[in-house]
Amino acid sequence: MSFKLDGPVVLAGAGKMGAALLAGWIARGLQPRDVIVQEPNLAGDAAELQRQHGFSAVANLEDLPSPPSVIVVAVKPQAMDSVFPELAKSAGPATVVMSIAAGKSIASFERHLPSGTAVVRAMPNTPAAIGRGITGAVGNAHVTEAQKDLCASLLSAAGEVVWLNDEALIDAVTAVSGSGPAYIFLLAETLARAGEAAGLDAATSMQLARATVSGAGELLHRSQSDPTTLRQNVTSPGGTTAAALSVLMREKGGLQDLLTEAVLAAKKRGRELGS
Ligand SMILES: NC(=O)C1=CN([C@@H]2O[C@H](COP(=O)(O)OP(=O)(O)OC[C@H]3O[C@@H](n4cnc5c(N)ncnc54)[C@H](OP(=O)(O)O)[C@@H]3O)[C@@H](O)[C@H]2O)C=CC1
Ligand SMILES: O=C(O)[C@@H]1CCC=N1
Repeated sequence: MSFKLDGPVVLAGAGKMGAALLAGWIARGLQPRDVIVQEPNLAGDAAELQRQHGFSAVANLEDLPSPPSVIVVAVKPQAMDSVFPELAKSAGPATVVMSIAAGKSIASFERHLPSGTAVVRAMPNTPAAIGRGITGAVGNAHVTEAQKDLCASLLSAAGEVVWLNDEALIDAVTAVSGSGPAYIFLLAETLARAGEAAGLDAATSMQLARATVSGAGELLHRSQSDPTTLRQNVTSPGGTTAAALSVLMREKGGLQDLLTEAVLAAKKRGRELGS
C-alpha cells in the first residue's frame, strides 16, 4: 500500500483506538519514520509498537518539527476542548485534520481551526489493528482529492472504508460499527456464561464461545452467502438451533428489540458527546 506524503502523519492520541490504527498502518507499509505520535504518556500497545518500530513521539502537538500532511485526532471527545488550541497552531495550510472522535462535528473543528482547513470526520473500529476494521468517513468542502486519497489510504490500511455524503449519518455508523465490536465481544462473554449455566466448566465454555464467535465471523467474512442463509444453514427443522432461535427471535423482547434499543442509545450518546 502506498502513502503519498508531503509531511509526517501525526497521530494525536495513541490510546486503544489510536494504537489500533497505528498497528494497521505500520503492518500495511507506512514507514515508521513518517509517523509522529503525540501522547502525554506513551503506554500500552502504542509503547510496544514504538519499541518495535521506533517512530518518534512528542508530548504536545506544539512540539511537532514541521507541518504534517495529516493529523489524525484520536483523543476522547471530552478532552477535545483542550486539544483544539494546540491543533490550530500545529495544522499548516496543507494539513488535513482527520478526527475519529465520537460525536464531534466537522463544524466544531472548523470553529477552532484557521478558515479553509480541510477536515475529515471518520469513525473506525478496533478490528483496524488487524486490518479488518471498517470506517465511515465524510469530509468538508476544503478537502482536496489528494487529501481525500491520503485519508482513504490511511483508513483502508485499517480495513474497509465507506464514504458518506451526509455527516448526519455518522452517529448511526458509530452506533453500528464503531461500537459494534463491543456487542460481539459481549456475545462471546454471555455465550460463555450461558454455557456454564448449561453445565460446562468456565474455561471450556469460554474456549467454545470464543471459537464459535470468531469462526462464525470468519465464515461470514469469507462466504458469498448473507447472514440469513448462514443462520438457516445451522438450523435443522425441529432441532436444537430452532429451539434457541425461538427465544432469541421472539417478537417482543428478543434480540432484535434489544439490539435496536442498544444502537439507538449509542446514537443518542454520540449526539450528546458532540454538544
Ligand atoms: N475505542 C474505540 O473502539 C473507538 C474509539 N473512537 C474514538 O477514538 C477516540 C479515542 O478513544 P479511545 O482510544 O477509546 O480512548 P483512550 O482514552 O484509550 O485514548 C485516548 C488517548 O489520547 C491521549 N491524549 C493525547 N493527547 C491528549 C490530550 N491533549 N488530552 C487528553 N488526552 C490526550 C490519552 O492520553 P491519557 O490516557 O494519558 O490521557 C489517551 O492515551 C475517542 O474520541 C473515541 O470516540 C472511535 C472509534 C472506535
Ligand atoms: O465508546 C465510544 O464512545 C467509542 C466510539 C465508538 C467506540 N468507542
